[in-house]
Amino acid sequence: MRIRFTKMQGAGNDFVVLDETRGALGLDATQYRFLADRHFGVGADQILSVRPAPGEGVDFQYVIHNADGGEVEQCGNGARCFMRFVREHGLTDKDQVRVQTLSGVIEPRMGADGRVTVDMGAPIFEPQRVPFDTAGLDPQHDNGWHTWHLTLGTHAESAKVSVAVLSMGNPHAVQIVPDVDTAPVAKQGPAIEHHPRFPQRVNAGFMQIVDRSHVRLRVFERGAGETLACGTGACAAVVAGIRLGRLDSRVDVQTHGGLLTIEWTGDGAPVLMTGPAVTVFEGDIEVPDAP
Ligand SMILES: N[C@@H](CCC[C@H](N)C(=O)O)C(=O)O
Repeated sequence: MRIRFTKMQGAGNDFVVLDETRGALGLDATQYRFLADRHFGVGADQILSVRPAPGEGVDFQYVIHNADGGEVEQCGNGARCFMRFVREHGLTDKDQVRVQTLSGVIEPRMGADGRVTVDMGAPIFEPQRVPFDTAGLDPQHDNGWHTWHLTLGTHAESAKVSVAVLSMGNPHAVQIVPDVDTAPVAKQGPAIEHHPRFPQRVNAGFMQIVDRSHVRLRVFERGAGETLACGTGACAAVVAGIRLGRLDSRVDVQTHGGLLTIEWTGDGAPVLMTGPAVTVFEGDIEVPDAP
């Protein structure tokens, strides 16, 4: 099957975007993996499918697959690219749309400066809704909130990390590190992603606090490995930092791929994420038939 695609990036987190508004392409996990493959396919951290509204009150549906082929609930950098895509392809002339995702409705809005702001909804803190299994674990109380000690690996090789756990529609475990450049992302990332306390796996964030309104962040993403930026990871890290009393309500997040601005005024309020969304190129590709 030959399909048309658009390659996009948001702060270096890159996507293959598919227009499925006139009918679903019916791709399976092996075909999503093929599109994401940087040697044999197009190359991307996630595949984003733009689909028609599933019902009243929303403009579109947004379906996200990680590079490993698994469907996921949310993708922040992708949401900004989604907005630019529907505008550039004439699928809407609105400046702001309501989009149904697997984890709820988000609202991206085009800014006059070309950046996109997304209302990502309110963060979720209840461990069972992350999901995060806390059986037999004691929270480490810290400034009115808490973190959790996780043991990674076994025996002599084991390490203990302290993580804040929350969901932005998708699961995140965030640790505060002294320096992101030396943080053990490649070693600890996979161990945190697959830690048995996260039954649906987890995105692992490493945040360096520069001052109350600036952080540096690296994220080892579930199903994609370390990416140049993770939008929901930036939201989760800033929310964790605010709840732990270390950050103000508006924070610039420097990632390896670009700058994101995150705003959150506290419990129950939605998280606002602002950043770039760029079209890289468009093309056609022959996708091998599903086995
Ligand atoms: N890159 C994304 C997050 C994509 C999904 C994530 N890997 C997961 O499995 O939850 C972002 O910008 O938020």
